[in-house]
Amino acid sequence: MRLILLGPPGAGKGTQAARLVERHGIVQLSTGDMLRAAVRDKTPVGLRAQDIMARGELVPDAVVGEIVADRIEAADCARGFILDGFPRTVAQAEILKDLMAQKGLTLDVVIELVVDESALLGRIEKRARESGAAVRADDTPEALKKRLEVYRAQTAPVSDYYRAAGLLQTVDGMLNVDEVTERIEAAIKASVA
Ligand SMILES: Nc1ncnc2c1ncn2[C@@H]1O[C@H](COP(=O)(O)OP(=O)(O)O)[C@@H](O)[C@H]1O
Repeated sequence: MRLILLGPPGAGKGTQAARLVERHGIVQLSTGDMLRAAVRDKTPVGLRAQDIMARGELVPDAVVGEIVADRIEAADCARGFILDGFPRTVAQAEILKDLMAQKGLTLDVVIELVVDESALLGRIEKRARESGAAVRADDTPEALKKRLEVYRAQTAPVSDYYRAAGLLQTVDGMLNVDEVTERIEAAIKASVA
């Protein structure tokens, strides 16, 4: 099974992806996590991405596209994967389409977690408080404001792209965590033959 989780920062993509990994034995591919690892390891991509990420802006499409291209070929992706944080622009969605076509893979479903923007700031502040020393460079109020702007301008159109392709399912991300999981499972059942 190959699926995409869409939704703004703080929508709960990471939490739900972890549950899908357990239930379906597929891997979670988070471009945010991959980029943070690159920053930590000071790789060329990491050095390039560090300041962009701290500002809450997007790393160039081609850079992220290459990271994903390498990753989806790995052996652990054979049973499928959840893309979390990618694609974030329509151009990335096109890159993914070409990539999957080249590898003869198909996308089963795209699930968008729909949340009230007013709840997001609180959720992210909570995450920043609870993660303590491991606080993310981009969980500051300014970077968050920027991440939400970027989401509205560049990532929201990705939902329309997949709606037009007949792949989009929306789930209410304001429900409690277990209910969101159940609805995601229902959306998967409805889409995966
Ligand atoms: N697909 C992508 N395209 C461009 N930049 C990305 C992508 N995925 C992650 N990033 C960079 O990493 C940052 C953190 O991503 P992520 O962990 O997915 O954050 P969020 O919690 O905001 O969903 C983004 O703000 C961006 O700078």
